[in-house]
Amino acid sequence: MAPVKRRVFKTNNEMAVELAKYTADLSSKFCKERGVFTVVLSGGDLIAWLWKLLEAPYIDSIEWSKWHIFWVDERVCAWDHADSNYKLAYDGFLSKVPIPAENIYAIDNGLGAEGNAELAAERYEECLKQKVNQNIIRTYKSSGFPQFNLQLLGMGPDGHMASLFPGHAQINEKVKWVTSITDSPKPPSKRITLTLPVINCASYNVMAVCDKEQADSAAAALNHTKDLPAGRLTADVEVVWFLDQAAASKLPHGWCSIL
Ligand SMILES: O=C1O[C@H](COP(=O)(O)O)[C@@H](O)[C@H](O)[C@H]1O
Repeated sequence: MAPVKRRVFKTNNEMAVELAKYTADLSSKFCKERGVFTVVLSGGDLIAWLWKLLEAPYIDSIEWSKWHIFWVDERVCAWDHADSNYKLAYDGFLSKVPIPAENIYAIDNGLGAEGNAELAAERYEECLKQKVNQNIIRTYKSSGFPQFNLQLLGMGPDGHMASLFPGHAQINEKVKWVTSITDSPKPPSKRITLTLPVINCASYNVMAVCDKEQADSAAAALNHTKDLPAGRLTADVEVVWFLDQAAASKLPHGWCSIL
């Protein structure tokens, strides 16, 4: 299990600059080693913090054609609905970078399945299996779980990550790659999410948190004083929390030296 690292920045803009550098460095490493870079996006504020990747030097130097984009979670709604994590990522990031359309694997939002979140989760698991067979996604050691190169994650004020919520059974799923929830405490209630074993198999996991609303849960998750989904985040190689000063404000003294 990779040790959990923390990087604290004065502002979310400073955080975004370092997040872009971190992502670009991993992109060159994986594009060189594997010829592809598999990236998992979340919804929420994270997408807005990818702005620096849309600017020089990254917009022209990243090998975008080698990127393959997946989602950690999605809400059951139309892809053009304001709740859709696909729409959020498309409008704020994907429409501005030259990633080939065929390398973008949106989660079936369940509408085609008449709003059936469970069926949509099964379909996404099938999609991931296909990408494993095509050698786009690697599998993790002997477990057979898919191993993404980099996941860019966020945490809600209640400590949820992806659509894994505190006290809900989905957090304990051990077999499925993708699961669903129909009573999410945060609307919309029907959602599809990668499971914890899959999330934790990623080579690199970034948890980006920038708001004072998240400060209590960030401290509880990092200090393990509460069993929060975000507190269970690990990775194969490296897990790093990127926090701004506000989100880090409740961390124990000495844990939040500003970078
Ligand atoms: O509902 C969701 O919330 C989390 C956290 O979002 P944030 O806006 O508080 O950062 C997000 O990571 C997830 O993808 C989304 O579906």
